[in-house]
Amino acid sequence: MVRYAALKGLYDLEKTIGSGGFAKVKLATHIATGEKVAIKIMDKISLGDDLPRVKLEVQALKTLLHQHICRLYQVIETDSHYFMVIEYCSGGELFDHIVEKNRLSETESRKFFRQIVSAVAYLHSLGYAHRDLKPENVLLDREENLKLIDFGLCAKPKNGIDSHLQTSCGSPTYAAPELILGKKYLGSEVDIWSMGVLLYALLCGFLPFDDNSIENLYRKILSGKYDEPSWLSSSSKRLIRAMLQIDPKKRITIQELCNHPWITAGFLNPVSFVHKTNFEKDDDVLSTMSAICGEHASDIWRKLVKSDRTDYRTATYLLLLDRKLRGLSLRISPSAKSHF
Ligand SMILES: O=C(Nc1ccc2c(c1)CCNCC2)c1ccc(-c2cn[nH]c2)cc1OCc1ccccc1
Repeated sequence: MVRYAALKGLYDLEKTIGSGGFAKVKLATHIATGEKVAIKIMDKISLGDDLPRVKLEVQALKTLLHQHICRLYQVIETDSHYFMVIEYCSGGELFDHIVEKNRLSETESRKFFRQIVSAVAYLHSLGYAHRDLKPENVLLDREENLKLIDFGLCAKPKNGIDSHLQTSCGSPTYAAPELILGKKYLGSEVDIWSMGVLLYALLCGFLPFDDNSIENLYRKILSGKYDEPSWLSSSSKRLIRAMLQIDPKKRITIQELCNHPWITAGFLNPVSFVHKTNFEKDDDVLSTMSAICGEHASDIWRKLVKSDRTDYRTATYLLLLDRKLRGLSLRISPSAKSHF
């Protein structure tokens, strides 16, 4: 087991659960609270000119606090590595969940899709676009709640969400026509297209546009033509059609999506457009921390809010808050005292 000095006393590393291009994801235990976390480890050498993506992802995740966006607890940077301590999503990828069930029922698809719409509506309300929405970037936590991950490509155009982007990114299978044509595009509009592909995958168990040859794949995407299997209800067909519009100006907007009849069917209310980004102050958590480090709860809170929210104290606060929300006891192991 490789020992990383930077994690000593803070996290106990366990097995590797995933490895992508320039990152590997290991399970770990946050020593102070005993809570499970995932640590995304990136070595700066192999990151190369992708380094700015990490900074972009950290910047975005620090700002984004939402129940369906995977939470960043701590960032540790050494000369050679970045460690991103992230929320534990033991349900694995939504993609695997769909594959093992062949396809999801309309009710289950709606439960998941409302959570995706809620996360993306929140992103867009803060001027962000994800730009790489695909089933692999949607994880499930232990309660099968959905968590969006991988904000390495997300963009926050300087003059707001309605300004045009140009860089082509993300995977072609989920990419909107305007993106693969290299046209100027709006992040919000390409996210809607990718969510249309996601909804189709949930309801059908396969992708609307797929081909081994990239030219055929592009041709299919640009045609906007896809099969509509017999089991699709007319309401779901209408919604998918509204999202997979070739012309981005004809595509449904995120606001219309939140209120769409298919989205609200069986639910009391439309998907909410939240701006909740601030920390919730919790006195039980603060007094648990105060008992260990001897500082007053009010001082701990003041420092937390002022900090850049990616240190061990922040991780401890957020993980204790998670434990409280799950009705578990609040405890901190004394061995962590020196790391506060
Ligand atoms: O907690 C994460 N994953 C994760 C944790 C536990 C388990 C599984 C998966 C499934 C495999 N069986 C063991 C249980 C986990 C959290 C965050 C991120 C993450 C956030 N931004 N970037 C990456 C990635 C994560 O994983 C990647 C993964 C690995 C195997 C499959 C599915 C997903």
